[in-house]
Amino acid sequence: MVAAESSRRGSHSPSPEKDDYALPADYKPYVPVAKRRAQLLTQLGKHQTKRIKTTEEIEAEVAENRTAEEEEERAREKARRERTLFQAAQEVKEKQALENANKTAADLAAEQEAKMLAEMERGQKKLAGVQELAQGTVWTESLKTSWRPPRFLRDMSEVQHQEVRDKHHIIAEGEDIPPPIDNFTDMKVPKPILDYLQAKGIKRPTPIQMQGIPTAFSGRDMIGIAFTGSGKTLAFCLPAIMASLEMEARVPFARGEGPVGLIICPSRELARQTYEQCVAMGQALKESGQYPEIRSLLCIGGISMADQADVLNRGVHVAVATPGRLIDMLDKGRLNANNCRYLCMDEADRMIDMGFEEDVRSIMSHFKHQRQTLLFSATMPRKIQDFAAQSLINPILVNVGRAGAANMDVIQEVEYVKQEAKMVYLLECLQKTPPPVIIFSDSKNEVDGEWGGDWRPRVVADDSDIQEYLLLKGVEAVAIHGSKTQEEREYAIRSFKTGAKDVMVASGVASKGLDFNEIQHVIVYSMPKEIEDYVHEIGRTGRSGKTGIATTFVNMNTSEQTLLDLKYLLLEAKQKIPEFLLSIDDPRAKHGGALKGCSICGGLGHGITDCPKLEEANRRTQAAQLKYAGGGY
Ligand SMILES: Nc1ncnc2c1ncn2[C@@H]1O[C@H](COP(=O)(O)OP(=O)(O)OP(=O)(O)O)[C@@H](O)[C@H]1O
Repeated sequence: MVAAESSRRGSHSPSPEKDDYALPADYKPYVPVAKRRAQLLTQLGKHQTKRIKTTEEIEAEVAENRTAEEEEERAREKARRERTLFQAAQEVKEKQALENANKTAADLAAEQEAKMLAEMERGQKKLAGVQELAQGTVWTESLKTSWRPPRFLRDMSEVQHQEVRDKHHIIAEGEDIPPPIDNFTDMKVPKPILDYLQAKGIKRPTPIQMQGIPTAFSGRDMIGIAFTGSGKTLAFCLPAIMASLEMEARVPFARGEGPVGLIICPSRELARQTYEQCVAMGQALKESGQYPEIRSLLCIGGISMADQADVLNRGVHVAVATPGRLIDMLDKGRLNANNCRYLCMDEADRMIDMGFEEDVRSIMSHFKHQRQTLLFSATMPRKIQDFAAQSLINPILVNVGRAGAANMDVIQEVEYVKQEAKMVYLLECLQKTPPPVIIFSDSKNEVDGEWGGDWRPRVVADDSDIQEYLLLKGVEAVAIHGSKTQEEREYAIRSFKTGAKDVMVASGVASKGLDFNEIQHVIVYSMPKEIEDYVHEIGRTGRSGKTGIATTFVNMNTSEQTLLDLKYLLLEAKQKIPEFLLSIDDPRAKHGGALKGCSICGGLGHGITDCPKLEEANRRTQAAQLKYAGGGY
């Protein structure tokens, strides 16, 4: 300390040998105390304005910075995602466009059809009684019957049964299909009925009977499809009689009991014809003296039930009915379905067709027990087949030929006849074959009111005109159409059937399923819009294996779509195609479209997107909606 003091002091003392006024290198000027204090205060003041932040403030600042960063990141992510979604949508679109470009128009149409069908099916209720639907009653087992095929048939292999089916062009689908039987004796049909059939010229079963009767006798639900005039009526009437016989043998029927079998038909005329067949078989059993009496009842509008009081009083075995009258009788308790176990619908597609399902459900609501359900028709579009199959129990589908195909025994001649020339040409046409001849005129709209039993359509000018013209020309003609009374219609059918009258003018719907003897010629005076109706109309000839002719008039009034349906039907039946039909272009054929038939109406010339039947149904629905929307003024 002393040394340092002396050296510092020494360095500040001027030296005479060196420059007395030069400052040393480490010279620091002297700052007076007051100034030093002021400087210190100034410095301290600066520190005071730059205050130290608290921990909370620092955390808040950090958090704020983080939120801002996250916000930024989120925005960046959103933009990224949006872009990806957009890109994905774009990619899907591009992929779809590429796929569509590879698809044919037919593929696209098929896709659209599938979508439309799925849409239609959504919410469609099963065919079952209201209570069954509400309670969710589901039958899983077919009805049990005592009938068995003969031992030798049971011992045969499935391959052998299939050979028989193939030989007769029978297609049977389902589980445990009973064997086809090619004679009535092996079906164990009672002798008096065999004799009755023989007397009618019915010696061997037709293909639909070979497979259909054993199926029905076994208690199985079935859908039977076979061309017009192929003997479907016997295939469902005989099982109804046999089921009744079995029940009657156990406990005889008394007043208020029955029916066992219920057959529903879409028109009064068809119901009467079917009823007559049941009565004839019941009569044959009764007359033999070996079997109990089987009583049938006809339940149609326009007839008095008092006439059948005897049957009602002694118990009914088989009731043949139109829906309207049947619902009425069931609702009023004049008939009950308590013992009913066999339900058949003839021309079933028409019954299940758009708009009529509710009537069928309403009938089914009266059943107390499980039933066996059978549906028959010559035309049964796929949509109706599928829907019906869902409602049946383990059903068997028996098909003879394509559903909706024309009877191959009918020679179809299609002629272009101008509207104004039709009447005159009709006379000429009548000369083609000897009578009886049936003439159909398209009066579809006029017979709209037919369903529901009490058929009171509006006046059909066309039919009346034709009949009047023929009468004027000396032709013995009768007519059945809506402006005629029930008696007039019955008289017309009777006199035509017995041969007292040569020509019958009819509306298409009224004549569905009617079986007239020996009709060699059907004239389709105006082509119906729906090809199914045409198939039924020309099917009044060429029945039970005989050949017949159908002449059809078409002209500018016939829609191109109908003409296309007709063209393909003729092609399928290997008929001659007139030049004007050949020249009609089929837009689908251009695109290589497969002809599988419209699912709604079975027509081969269009798909469901342009189905005339669907159009008509939609038109009706809209009209009904407008009516209700109008409110009851
Ligand atoms: N096995 C048979 N052999 C000969 N004729 C038969 C046979 N079965 C029925 N028939 C007769 O064939 C004709 C047509 O029968 P049916 O009326 O049952 O035909 P369908 O198939 O119901 O026709 P549609 O579809 O037009 O109603 C009737 O006259 C009937 O008597």
